[in-house]
Order: sequence, then C-alpha cells, then structure tokens
Amino acid sequence: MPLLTESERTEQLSGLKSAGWKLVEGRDAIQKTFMFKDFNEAFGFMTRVGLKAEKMNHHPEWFNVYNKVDITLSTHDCGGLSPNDVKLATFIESIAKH
Ligand SMILES: C[C@H](O)[C@H](O)[C@H]1CNC2=NC(N)=NC(=O)C2=N1
Repeated sequence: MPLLTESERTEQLSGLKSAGWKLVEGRDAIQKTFMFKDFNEAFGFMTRVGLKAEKMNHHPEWFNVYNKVDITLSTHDCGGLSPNDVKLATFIESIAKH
C-alpha cells in the first residue's frame, strides 16, 4: 500500500479534517476521539470497526476507557498515511453517531 500523494492528501483528508480528524504531530497519522453514552455504545462501535478492520486487513491503533474511544490511523507497512487509512476513517465516520 503506497503513501498518499500530496494531491490525495489535499483532496481526501479535507473532509476528514472537517469531521474532526487531526494530523498527529511527529508522525504521518490521523487521530480522532469518539465519545459515547456509555461503555455498551462504545464497545458496539468498536465491534463494528473491528469487523471492518479484519475484512480490510487494516487495523486501528486505539485506546478505550469506558465511553471514550481514541483512534489513530496509519499504515505500518508504508510508515504513514495510505488510501486504507482514508477508507477506514470514512467507514468509521459513516457508523459513528454524531
Ligand atoms: C501482515 C498483515 O498483512 C499486516 O500486518 C497488516 C495488518 N494490519 C495493518 N494495519 C495497519 N494499520 N497497517 C498495516 O500496515 C497493517 N498491515
């Protein structure tokens, strides 16, 4: 999986940035924190993301405490952001309740 090109970054990361994803300082990755009503909601969300991640063979770095899920996306194989990160982030946005 190749790194995103400059034009792909401009085009594909802008929508995700509007949705609250931020570039991580010091590495080529994006991050967003999701808050839910309770652990049940958070874990249901994590289950849906986990099943998608397995299908894609592309996995998030994440940290959960109770109703909070902190997600970082980056592609380890190429050491930075790839189209897979955009695809997974877009899926995550489509299932997260706002
Ligand atoms: C061996 C296996 O295909 C790789 O380790 C996959 C699994 N999940 C992955 N997830 C992420 N985020 N980046 C990868 O490069 C990656 N590679």
